[in-house]
Amino acid sequence: MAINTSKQHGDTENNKLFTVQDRANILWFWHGYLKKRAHWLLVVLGMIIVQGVVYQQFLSLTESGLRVIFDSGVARDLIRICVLVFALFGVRALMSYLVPRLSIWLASGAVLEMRQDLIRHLMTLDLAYFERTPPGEIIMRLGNQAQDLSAFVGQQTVNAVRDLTTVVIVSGYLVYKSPTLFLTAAVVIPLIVVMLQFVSKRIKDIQAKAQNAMGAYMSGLEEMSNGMRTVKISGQEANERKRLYAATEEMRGLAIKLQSAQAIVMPAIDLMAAFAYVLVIGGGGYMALSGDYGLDGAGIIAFLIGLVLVFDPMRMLGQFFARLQANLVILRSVRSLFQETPSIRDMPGATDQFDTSADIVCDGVSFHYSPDAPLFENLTLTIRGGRTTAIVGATGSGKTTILSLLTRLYNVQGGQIRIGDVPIETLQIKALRHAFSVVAQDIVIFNNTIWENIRYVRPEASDAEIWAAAEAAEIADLMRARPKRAVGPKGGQLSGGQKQRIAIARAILRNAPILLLDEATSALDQTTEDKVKRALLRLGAGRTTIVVAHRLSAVTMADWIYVMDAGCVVEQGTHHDLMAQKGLYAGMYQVQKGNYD
Ligand SMILES: Nc1ncnc2c1ncn2[C@@H]1O[C@H](COP(=O)(O)OP(=O)(O)OP(=O)(O)O)[C@@H](O)[C@H]1O
Repeated sequence: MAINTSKQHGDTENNKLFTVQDRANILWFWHGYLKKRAHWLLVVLGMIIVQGVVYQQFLSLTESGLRVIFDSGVARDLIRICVLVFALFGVRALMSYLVPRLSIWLASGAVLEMRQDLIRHLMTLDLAYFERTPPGEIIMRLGNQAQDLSAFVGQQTVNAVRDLTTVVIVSGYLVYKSPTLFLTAAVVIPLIVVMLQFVSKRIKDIQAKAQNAMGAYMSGLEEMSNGMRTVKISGQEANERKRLYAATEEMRGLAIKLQSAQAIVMPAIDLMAAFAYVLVIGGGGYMALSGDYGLDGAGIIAFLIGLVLVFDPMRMLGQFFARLQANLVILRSVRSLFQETPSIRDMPGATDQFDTSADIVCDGVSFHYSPDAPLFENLTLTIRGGRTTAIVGATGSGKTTILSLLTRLYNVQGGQIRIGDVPIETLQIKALRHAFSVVAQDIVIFNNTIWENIRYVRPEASDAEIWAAAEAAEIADLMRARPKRAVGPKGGQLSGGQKQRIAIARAILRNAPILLLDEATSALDQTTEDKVKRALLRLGAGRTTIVVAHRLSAVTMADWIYVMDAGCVVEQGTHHDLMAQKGLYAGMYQVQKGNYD
């Protein structure tokens, strides 16, 4: 019963032109981005009022002109009226030029600020947000939707204010001329409101679906373009084409539905306007003929022209309300990104002071990516400062996750990680991450030159430092060979080993006190690996180094080795200790050695 009541309430709420949420979103946009521009908005409003007054004056002059024609017949008066009407429309034209210029400047400024806030906010969000949100959705919010809002606020809303002002001013004049006739015409207004309410919910529903479809389409495009190698090798072009065709067809269907829902508004208002005209011609004609109402033929004609001047902007207002519904959905979607809050942030009083060469201790750490699949429960291990520690073990056993927890890409859910005596939650995130050089498994390469890709981790580095890092990582020759050529999106024009060497050069250039190497040399040939390893050894000398590797031959020199299995440390010791234990490690080592022999 309670559910029914709340559902009914939700439906009634959705049927409204503005739901509580819509009102909150509009207020948010007003307070955040428009209020500070209120003085300029007043200037625009002033100009818009001038435009409305022009129409009212035009009506008044038309009535005088008609009287001149019907009654006095003085040509000079008629010429004076014509000149005045022309001058009035000249003023309106000037306003029509200035209003959009000023309003676009204001709206684009407001949306620019909102977009920059969105970008700033996005940068604060947890890695987990990006791992669960399709990129298409993010691109859509920051790209299309922000653009749509800019156009809507800048042009359509200002036009609507102009139309509303015209309606109010001209209606006021018509009320003054004949309240009875005006009330007769006004019977259609409640009908217009009911019709707008009827289409409002439909438009909102379709716009929400259209948005989802657009997000899915963009994500699909992104996936297809990133995965083109797999698409081609597995001969899935036709399926990809079908998938994207289906998405475009869905978008087309929704666009047509949206236009159809919006298109009802104009003809409906036209019909109602016609009804009002008929009432005024009939009622007004009767009033003029009876002579008891102080209205003559010129008055009735001027009144009718006035009605046309009211109904034309009213049609536009109707259309505006239909578009407003769609834009309210867009505003809701854009604002929802601000409602995502980061869970990983600096705690009050976070410090940037800690001993980067101290031991790193995971003390009873528990962690899961999703509650139904716990990964670590009470994981305890120590990484000795200034030494090399290796973490090995089966795929999926949690090795990379440990590195993510150390750098606070994720927060532990139980237990504590300390560097020295300092829990990492009490450190400023920036300072903590600054202490790490990372060669990760998923190397991110930007579509820029190799030089810029290396420099990315330390933009202030000198040319000599970048060359030295590139030489040590064995990528300098390639850098010389293609000094100005970008490496393609996601480094698509490079081999896996070349990307890995760029990542190693970055780590060398960054020169941070703690080095994390996650399968850092797995894609290199033996000769290159030997050279790069020597460079990494030099880099790692005296620094805390954590090596994650599947190839156990890569970790035999480590000072300590942890062997992981399903989120637990199952063995630990030096290579010799572990070989002597003849356990999991020794078994894996023998198998791998056998494979190489
Ligand atoms: N971002 C994520 N969201 C949800 N689950 C994840 C995420 N990253 C990893 N996992 C899961 O957590 C577990 C541990 O993953 P992790 O990458 O730490 O393993 P690993 O030991 O480094 O594996 P590999 O040797 O294959 O690199 C795996 O079961 C994996 O599916």
